[in-house]
This record gives sequence, structure tokens and C-alpha cells, in this order.
Amino acid sequence: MNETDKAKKHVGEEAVLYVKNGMKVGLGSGSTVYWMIRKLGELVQQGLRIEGIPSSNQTAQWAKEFGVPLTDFSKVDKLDITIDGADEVDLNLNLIKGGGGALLREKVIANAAKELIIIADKSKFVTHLGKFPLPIEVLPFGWEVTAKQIGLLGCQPIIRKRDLETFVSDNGNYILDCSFEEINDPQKLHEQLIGIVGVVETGLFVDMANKVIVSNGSEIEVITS
Ligand SMILES: O=C[C@H](O)[C@H](O)[C@H](O)COP(=O)(O)O
Repeated sequence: MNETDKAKKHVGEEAVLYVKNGMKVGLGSGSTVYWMIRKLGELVQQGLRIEGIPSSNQTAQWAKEFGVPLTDFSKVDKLDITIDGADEVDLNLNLIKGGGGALLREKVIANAAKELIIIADKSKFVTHLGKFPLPIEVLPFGWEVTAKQIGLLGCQPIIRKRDLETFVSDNGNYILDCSFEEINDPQKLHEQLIGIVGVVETGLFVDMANKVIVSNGSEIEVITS
């Protein structure tokens, strides 16, 4: 296992310390979250009583595999905690998410939670967001027009492909990866983007994270907003 993977495992396993008996837990997506769900499964085997709401089909599959009980928003109004990964974290704990295409449901579970904890290896930390191309979920209908309007804000949107086919999110939408290079005002950019017809959600998570658990593979640091 390389240092980055060690760090992902480290923060994933650390994050479950914040999960207490009886909690409703938002389960994020991605390779860092994988370790969190695996550890959560072990704790459930040992008697921890929790229910999770997954942010992707992949996460739901891992939860089933590791024995983490699931529920949904027809039975739960508020989540106690959501634990999720990120593609970039800035100095104000603003995030870029959606590298795996799960940003829309991730934003729903982040928004529904009393506390959002982000788990990240050290490489995710940046001074300014934007080096990682910003994922934007768009309606398939007319996506070409939506992409042109997004482009006017200073990027060249690229339609996400997987195995040469257009990537389709769990919600049936497309993802545009938009390289802005440096995002100086994430809130303003989010508002401009979300105002474009056809944009379903952006991967900018501004002022949402309460804590970030970070590791370089050996040491853990917890940064609170
Ligand atoms: O859509 C995917 C999510 O936003 C992930 O949380 C993010 O891409 C980080 O993933 P990973 O932990 O695999 O780096």
C-alpha cells in the first residue's frame, strides 16, 4: 500500500470514532470512504447500532457487503453526521467534490447533516480551489448548450467519459469537468453556475464542512472550521 492509500485508510478508520450509538449517518462516496464503511461494518458486528444513508450505488453496495444497515429519507429527516471524502480542500475548508460523480447525492446528505466531517489525505489540501477540474452535474437534455454557457465563466467544460462512453451519474445526468485553474471566490462561482439552466448541481461545497480529518500516512490532524 502506498503512502496515499495508507493515509486514506488512516483517516477513514479514524472518522468512525465520531459515530455514536443510535446515530443516522450520511455515507459519502469514494476510495477514502471505502475504509470508513469497512471499519463501520466491524463496529456494527461488535454491537454499534446505527443506520446509514448512502450517497451512491457503490457506497450502498459496500455498506451491504460490510453489514452497515441502511435507511432512506422517507424515514429520516435529519442526519446526525455525514462523513465524506473530497478532491480538494482549501484553507477555509471549502471543497471540490465529485471526482467519482457522486456530488449531487453527496450534497444532499451533507446538507441534511448536523455535522459534516471530511476525510482526506494530505495531497487534497490546496491554497486555492481549482486545479482539480470542477465537476458539474448537468441535465443530459441540451448539455451542449449548458456547457457553452458554463464556458463563458472561464473554463472549457469536458464531458466526462468512462470506457469511451458518456459517464452517466446515479441520477441519470452527465458530468462536465471544468478546469478553472484558480477559483478565488467559490461561493460566487457556485451561484453563477447554479443559475444556468441545465446545471443540476456543482461540486463546490462552500462553508459546509465542520471538520476535516487529514493524514499524511502516519500522523493524523483534525482541522475544525
Ligand atoms: O464523487 C466522488 C466524491 O466526491 C469523492 O468523495 C471524492 O471524489 C474523493 O474521492 P477519493 O476518496 O476516492 O479520493
